[in-house]
Amino acid sequence: MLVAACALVDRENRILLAQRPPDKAMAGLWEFPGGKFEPGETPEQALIRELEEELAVRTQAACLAPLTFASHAYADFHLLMPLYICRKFDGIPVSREGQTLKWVRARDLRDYPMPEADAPLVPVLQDLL
Ligand SMILES: Nc1nc2c([nH]c(=O)n2[C@H]2C[C@H](O)[C@@H](COP(=O)(O)OP(=O)(O)OP(=O)(O)O)O2)c(=O)[nH]1
Repeated sequence: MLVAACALVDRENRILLAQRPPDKAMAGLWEFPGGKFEPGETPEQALIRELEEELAVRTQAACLAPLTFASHAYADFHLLMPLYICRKFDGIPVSREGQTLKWVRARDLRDYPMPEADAPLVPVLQDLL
């Protein structure tokens, strides 16, 4: 499974996390906004679409910098997930799909349980921010 994800970073260097809703797999865990690619989409196009759909945030490919990626074998699928970082975006993120949103400091990321695949991403963000 290919998923594009994004660390949206605000002016205070906080990262936006979204809590997965109760009706989905990995319910209650905190994730980076993003989602699966649709056929024919580039990762950047998928992310720009997902940020608009999920958060009403608008950005562009030039504002999405590749940061790192996750490669993780879940019991029923393998996840390959590029993680971008984005500091330049329009709009204040709002929850359009019922997810709880939270701006979190890099040093506090460990307080928010995340999907297993995300564990190696946390130190990368902590080193950067
Ligand atoms: N967006 C996002 N997905 C993640 C992260 N970590 C992680 O393991 N995932 C997994 C959870 C899902 O299996 C998949 C993301 O798929 P998705 O958001 O498009 O779809 P979903 O499972 O929420 O459900 P659906 O839209 O297909 O109904 O990637 C993360 O940090 N951000």
